[in-house]
Amino acid sequence: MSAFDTIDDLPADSRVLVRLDLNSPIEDGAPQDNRRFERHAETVRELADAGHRVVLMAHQGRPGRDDFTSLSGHAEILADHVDREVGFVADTYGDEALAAIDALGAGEVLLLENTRMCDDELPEESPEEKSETEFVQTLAPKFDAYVNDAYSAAHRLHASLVGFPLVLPAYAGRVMETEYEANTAIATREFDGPVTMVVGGTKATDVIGVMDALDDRVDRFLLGGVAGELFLRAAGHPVGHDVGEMDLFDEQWERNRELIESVLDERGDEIRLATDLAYEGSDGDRAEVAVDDIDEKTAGYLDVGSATVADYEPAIRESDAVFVKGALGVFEDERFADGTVGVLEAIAETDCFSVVGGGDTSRAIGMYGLSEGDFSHVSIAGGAYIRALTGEPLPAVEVLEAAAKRRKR
Ligand SMILES: Nc1ncnc2c1ncn2[C@@H]1O[C@H](COP(=O)(O)OP(=O)(O)O)[C@@H](O)[C@H]1O
Ligand SMILES: O=C(OP(=O)(O)O)[C@H](O)COP(=O)(O)O
Repeated sequence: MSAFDTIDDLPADSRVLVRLDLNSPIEDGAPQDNRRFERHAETVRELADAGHRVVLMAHQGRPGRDDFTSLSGHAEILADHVDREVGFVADTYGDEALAAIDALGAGEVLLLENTRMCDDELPEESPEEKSETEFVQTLAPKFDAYVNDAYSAAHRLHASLVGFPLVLPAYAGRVMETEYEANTAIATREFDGPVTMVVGGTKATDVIGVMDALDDRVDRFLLGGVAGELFLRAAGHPVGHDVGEMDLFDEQWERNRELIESVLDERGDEIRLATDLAYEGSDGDRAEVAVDDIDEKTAGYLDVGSATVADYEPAIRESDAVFVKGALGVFEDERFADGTVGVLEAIAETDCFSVVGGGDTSRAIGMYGLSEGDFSHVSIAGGAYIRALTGEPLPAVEVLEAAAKRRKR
């Protein structure tokens, strides 16, 4: 059982500030609908139906990246799921935002601009420091309560996640409750047979430390995506670096190099790396190359190759539990979906306990005709869920728990 208060405990007619995680894939500048909208809509609808004034905060992407956009499109998608109007103001805590908050009536919903457009949001600092920022100090007096529904961002020490619970009564939303309970229960589950973790995606920094910490819980790791290429680099192959405009590898390599090398050194027997990779050939079709035949990386590798999929599938079929974090390739493009879909299909056909996590990766299930029912748990959290597997606390959950303790005193 969780030790935080939930929206069942909110006083009537509250002015609530709610943190959601609507971080989504962006295509041609527009957010793509995904499970996060559908799941958070439940919390928003419940709060609005109860007559609270509901102001929402969320983030999108990271400054400097292509996916760093305004949330105006998110408000429209969310409105469809909540089935009521969701207002939007292109401001985080300035005069425009404060005026829109003041104008809100009972049962109305307003989404503020991307929290990461505000300088106080991102630098990772203690909850105390975050609670003293101008962002938190300006917004908090406008509200009676703070609700955190963003379990999938709970591993970040950002102002909108850890600052407000120190200055406002704080509660958990429905997604926070259900994800916390499911992921905490999974973390303590024991398995008789082999436990496999499929590691891919772009956020290698989030997964490499966790791989190290999952020492006695995971028997083998099947790698792909950016993390997979960084491990191939550590193993001496001329891949795992940026080419052209790319900004995925070099910074993460510098940051994690020592850890990758030590994980490979100490746990090499448990780590399976791609033996071939896929890329876009000169005719625009999928082309593949054996890793041993690569002399120089000249363009991006966008998926693991077919020999790798054939190697990974049996490993999954003989597992008692499989955890997936991150896609093995750019599955949004059908030409590069084989690795991700091959792995998901093998899991779906096997009677193992399975968890698929990540806002992007869980999207592949619907895109390629798989059914959510074929997996034991599909989490909208990626980094937060694998961190929970290690038993390590999530800072944004800890501050909710501390707030509940203070209230009970
Ligand atoms: N080799 C690759 N190069 C670039 N992007 C990749 C590669 N492999 C996977 N991806 C991308 O990783 C994304 C998922 O990354 P990430 O954010 O780490 O996972 P999640 O959102 O599932 O937690 C997918 O959208 C996919 O396009
Ligand atoms: O999408 C998220 O994490 P995930 O990709 O691990 O699921 C969260 O919104 C956190 O975003 P961030 O990794 O840019 O801090």
